Amino acid sequence: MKAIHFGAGNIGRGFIGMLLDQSGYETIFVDVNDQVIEALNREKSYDVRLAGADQVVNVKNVSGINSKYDEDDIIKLITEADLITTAVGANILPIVAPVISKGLQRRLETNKTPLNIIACENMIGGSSELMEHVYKHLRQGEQRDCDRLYGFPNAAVDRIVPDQKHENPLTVEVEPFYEWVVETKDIKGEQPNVTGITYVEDLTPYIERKLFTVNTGHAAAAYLGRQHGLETIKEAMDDETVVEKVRGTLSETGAVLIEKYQFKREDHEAYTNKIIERFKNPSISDEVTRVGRGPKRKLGPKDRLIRPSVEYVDLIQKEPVYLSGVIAAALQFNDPNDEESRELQQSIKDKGEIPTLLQVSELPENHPVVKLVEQHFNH
Ligand SMILES: NC(=O)c1ccc[n+]([C@@H]2O[C@H](COP(=O)([O-])OP(=O)(O)OC[C@H]3O[C@@H](n4cnc5c(N)ncnc54)[C@H](O)[C@@H]3O)[C@@H](O)[C@H]2O)c1
Ligand SMILES: O=P(O)(O)OC[C@@H](O)[C@@H](O)[C@H](O)[C@H](O)CO
Repeated sequence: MKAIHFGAGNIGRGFIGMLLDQSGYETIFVDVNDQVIEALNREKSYDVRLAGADQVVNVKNVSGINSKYDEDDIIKLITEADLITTAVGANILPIVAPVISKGLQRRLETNKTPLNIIACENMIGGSSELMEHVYKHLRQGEQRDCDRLYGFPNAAVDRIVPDQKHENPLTVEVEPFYEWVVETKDIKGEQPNVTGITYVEDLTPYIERKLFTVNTGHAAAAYLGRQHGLETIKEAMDDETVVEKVRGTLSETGAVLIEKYQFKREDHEAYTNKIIERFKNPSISDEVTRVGRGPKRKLGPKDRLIRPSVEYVDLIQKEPVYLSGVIAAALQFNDPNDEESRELQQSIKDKGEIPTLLQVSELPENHPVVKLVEQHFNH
């Protein structure tokens, strides 16, 4: 069985690639990183270290294609693949879409076997969004044929993999915990037989619970940590003021999730506590700049800060005091190495915090969340 995985980065190698190998797939990584692709083709294997568990998993049956130079090879591979996955980042999905559409066009002519394409990104509806980008490059008749044969099931993936450097550029250290949940309704043909995937009929509660607990909590630790001059998530979680605010933030998202999905309060509290312990893992050093990366995306209307804040106002009918504090801190996130952070800071310089917030969050000017964020700045 052949799997093509777009994005041989932290989660690609440290999570998806590892499970694909354990499930018997030969994995061909597609990336734009010359060093990683050359190393994959030279070594044909790499190590995944489980942080704090003194365990190393050797991942075999891997190779790489550089999408900067070898588009034809990717198109040909798509005609033969049994599964396609991505972990490139939400903003890169429109960039990988054209080659996927060319591959599917070619496959329609030669191979009538169904195929599933799973985007493993931190976003709601990642695979559906990838499908929209892919379909923009297809004619109507081709789209109908693709509808019959190719599925874009949505997914939620959870495993903390920090940025890191090792002597071997392929080695990756990951936390031992992982969760990969895939929605069944859009699968075409047989369910991909991947060890570690949990299949569910409705992904919504799973992706929202993950994004609005793990990622909201992570973003809170990163932005508030940065505000306090701290460099890692561990340092932020050692600071009692930050932890109190992270917990407060998760009590607000938790209230929304419990209200929407009728999770048992004790179960959700246990889930939240486990996540806070994961953030405190002393074997992992995760920089606030990685976790806070892409602040414009993270301040987007469907993402981890704005969506639960708006729902807190609508469903709980109280003020999301903690979430709005994190939104204010996100607006202050200044990392000169992060393109979105530079754009955000430039916009704030040009027109101010609140007009910038209105633009990225798509909130109306008179929304209670905007008023609360404004109060943080006034104080
Ligand atoms: N790291 C984590 O803890 C984690 C956990 C769960 C989900 N995720 C999600 O997984 C995705 C990837 O995150 P990551 O941490 O692995 O990032 P990363 O930067 O380590 O990996 C992304 C990879 O995509 C590659 N890439 C960029 N443009 C490309 C293109 N046009 N074609 C092919 N490859 C391209 C990059 O070179 C890089 O190797 C993101 O959506 C992230 O939110 C990350
Ligand atoms: O990848 P992002 O930028 O959406 O979010 C940063 C981190 O919160 C994220 O990568 C987590 O480590 C991951 O989602 C844990 O499962």
